[in-house]
Amino acid sequence: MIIKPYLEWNEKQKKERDEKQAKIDGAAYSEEEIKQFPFDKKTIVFVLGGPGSGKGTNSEKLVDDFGFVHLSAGDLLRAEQKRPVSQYGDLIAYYIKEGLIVPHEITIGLLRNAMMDHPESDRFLIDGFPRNLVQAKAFEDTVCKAKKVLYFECPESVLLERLLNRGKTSGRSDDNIESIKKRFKTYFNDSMPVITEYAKEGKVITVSCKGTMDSVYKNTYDQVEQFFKGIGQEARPKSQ
Ligand SMILES: Nc1ncnc2c1ncn2[C@@H]1O[C@H](COP(=O)(O)OP(=O)(O)O)[C@@H](O)[C@H]1O
Ligand SMILES: O=c1ccn([C@@H]2O[C@H](COP(=O)(O)OP(=O)(O)O)[C@@H](O)[C@H]2O)c(=O)[nH]1
Repeated sequence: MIIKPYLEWNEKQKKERDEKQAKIDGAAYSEEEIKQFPFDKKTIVFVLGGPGSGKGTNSEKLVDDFGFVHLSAGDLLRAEQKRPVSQYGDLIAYYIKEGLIVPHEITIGLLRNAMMDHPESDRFLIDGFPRNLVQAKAFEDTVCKAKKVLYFECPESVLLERLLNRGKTSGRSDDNIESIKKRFKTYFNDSMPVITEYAKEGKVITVSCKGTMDSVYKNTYDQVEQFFKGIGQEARPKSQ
């Protein structure tokens, strides 16, 4: 029968089309795969603090000492923006330059995919997310709850100085004074309430961003080590 090969071919075409569309939509995994992934068995720590407070700098060091996978929501959005077939490229570029919060469905989709890209890992640092209460609730409802929130406390004057300095080499569209002012507004209006809410749940670890990079990280390390000890776990240095 000639019809069977045709049906098979048609089915294959459809599958390829669906897979391509799924990649464009940012949904790299099927609904079934998402349902099966053990998100609630993972130790997720959100890393929060104003723009330029040291989230990225300290997260990178925690990767080396505790075996975290570091997922920066901003980096994931910038990568998605650059993906030639992304349908969200222009939207993300606009939101970032204006210091606004990208619709959470996009960011959560990217974070979920990125977690699923590391099935071997049980520790995740989610840096720069959630940036408002709606995002926080949506993540908890559709992915899982974070165990802790690492909060880098930093005065606005220090943030400004660091961002302007970073802007000399970062090449980022938002490390300029106009975008920085907008980011600060979003941070104080929308993101600070997230920290206040998690503090009520007793989840916040506060680290002052003042001091040298080494002293800030020492404080960060000690507090994260304390947290792991509290749940019967240890540091996991890469060198060992
Ligand atoms: N303790 C520190 N002292 C001085 N500069 C710092 C310190 N921590 C980070 N920086 C610098 O400040 C800038 C912002 O840090 P970064 O980690 O990129 O912040 P975030 O990820 O919160 O935006 C970077 O240029 C970084 O090198
Ligand atoms: O969950 C997120 C994280 C980041 N952003 C956007 O990405 C920008 C840069 O965020 P990032 O965390 O990279 O840098 P920071 O401003 O903290 O230095 C933000 O101003 C937002 O426009 C967003 O919309 N949602």
